Amino acid sequence: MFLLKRTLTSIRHYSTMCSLEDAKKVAAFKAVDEYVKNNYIVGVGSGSTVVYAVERLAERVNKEKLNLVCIPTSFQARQLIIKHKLVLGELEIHPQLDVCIDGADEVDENLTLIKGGGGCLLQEKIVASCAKQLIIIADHTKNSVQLGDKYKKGIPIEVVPISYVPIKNKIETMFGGELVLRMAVAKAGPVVTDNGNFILDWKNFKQTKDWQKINAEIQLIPGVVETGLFIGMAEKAYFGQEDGSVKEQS
Ligand SMILES: O=C(CO)[C@H](O)[C@H](O)COP(=O)(O)O
Repeated sequence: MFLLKRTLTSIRHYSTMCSLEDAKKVAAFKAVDEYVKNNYIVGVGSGSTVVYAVERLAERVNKEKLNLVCIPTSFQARQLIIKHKLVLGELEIHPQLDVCIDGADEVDENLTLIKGGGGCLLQEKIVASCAKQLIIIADHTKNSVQLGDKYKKGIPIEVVPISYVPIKNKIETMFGGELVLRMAVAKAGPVVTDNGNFILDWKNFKQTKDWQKINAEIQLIPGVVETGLFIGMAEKAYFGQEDGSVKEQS
């Protein structure tokens, strides 16, 4: 009897748990519903969570007849905008955005982010820097106290191809850890970004509260194009939870 009760409880518990995809979706939908208004210029981030945000943008444009212009942060984002028949814009015409909605690989307690798991960090940072508000959407696995607590693939750093070995050596000497050239999966050789650069993933870095200083020092190394550290940029993060609710952090 006791065993049967325990089994029933765990079945009930399981049935109320959401998949990671559901968690991404509820976060994305809530962010789009709360932050996107008529006549907005909207930055569209990259990654698997943003797919749901674009789905919701398209639903709202169709139902509410919203007039939006969408600025992509990557080739993927551009394709999503086109696929959903949203209005595609560019920074040359719309250098000021009302809001940018993007995913993240990790979000710490200060809303400092690791981004670039999908290799789109440079354009993501440019577009976010032009937006009045950067809103992050993610599942609960991205929500941590300190960077590196949860995301183990490292901090992405986009570099000019000829400089990857000197940059790797310099950062390892200056700050420790290990920088690994990101390799492509369906192509021989390294990942080449949308901007024709390489990505070094900085793994096993020391945890710190001083990301601002470290980031500034890394950005000064010749050949570094941009880092995946987004410091003081995000206004709010929405994390979809296992129970279908959404946790907000600001
Ligand atoms: O920074 C990114 C791409 O460069 C993505 O936002 C980040 O990797 C999160 O992606 P996902 O939503 O698939 O977890």
